[in-house]
Amino acid sequence: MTSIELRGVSAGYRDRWVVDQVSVAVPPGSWLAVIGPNGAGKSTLLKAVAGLARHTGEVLLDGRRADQLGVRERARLIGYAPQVPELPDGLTVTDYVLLGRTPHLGPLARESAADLDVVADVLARLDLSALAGRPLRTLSGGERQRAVLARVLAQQAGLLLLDEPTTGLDIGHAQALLELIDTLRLADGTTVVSTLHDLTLAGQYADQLVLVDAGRVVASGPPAQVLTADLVGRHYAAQVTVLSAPDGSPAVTPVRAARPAQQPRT
Ligand SMILES: Nc1ncnc2c1ncn2[C@@H]1O[C@H](COP(=O)(O)OP(=O)(O)OP(=O)(O)O)[C@@H](O)[C@H]1O
Repeated sequence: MTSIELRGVSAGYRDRWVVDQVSVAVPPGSWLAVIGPNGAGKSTLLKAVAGLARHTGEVLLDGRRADQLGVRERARLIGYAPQVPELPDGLTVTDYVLLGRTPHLGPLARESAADLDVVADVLARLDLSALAGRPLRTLSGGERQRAVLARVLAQQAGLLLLDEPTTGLDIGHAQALLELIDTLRLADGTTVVSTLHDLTLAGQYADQLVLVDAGRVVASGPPAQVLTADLVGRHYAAQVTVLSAPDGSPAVTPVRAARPAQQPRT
């Protein structure tokens, strides 16, 4: 279980800052989804938490400043899956997922039987066992996405930072993957911070949403409070309506403006 709190975090790149004074607290074992339009700064915010983007302000993990933790300690606490991961060439799925065990390896850096068990378990849970020996480069986009998640899960970190984990997945695999993350969260008390473009899925899985636009938090709270037609319409420049799914969660649906009736050809 790892709690995370951001206090006035601004982040960006050499020539510009794209995240502006974000503050949010995520209780241990809960799920925060960061939503917002393209280019809002969601990925940059996750990178700042992972220690991979320049930032100011405080990132507190279990009340301790993340920038004062050693690299290894940080890697044990935070599992980060980027939106576009760089996949090393020439590795099989198993070799790649084993990389997730790196922060746990002993001084000789050799994996133990226990490490291999963790990897086998994660591959089974992600429906990847049949692909264990396949070279990474031969996987489909969706299979690759699951392998990336497998590597992060093998890390067994208390906090998962998942940048668009369902990109490229069909609706069934997206659902299965989010269910798996949720199951792990409930079983192990893992804290999850993810970006998600599918707002309906975000509302179904996250306890709390923050809506980011142009680097700033413009709304935050439980899904029903953030996923309103007004807020989504305004910040995504979208025409939507918000329905109620059978479980009571908000379902965000695009609405198409009525088209003028076609004139019969003469
Ligand atoms: N390495 C970089 N160097 C300079 N600018 C960058 C870099 N990466 C991202 N940016 C810029 O920072 C801004 C925020 O990008 P970011 O990827 O955080 O947005 P996002 O909300 O995750 O977007 P998307 O939904 O499209 O993935 C964008 O204007 C982007 O062009």
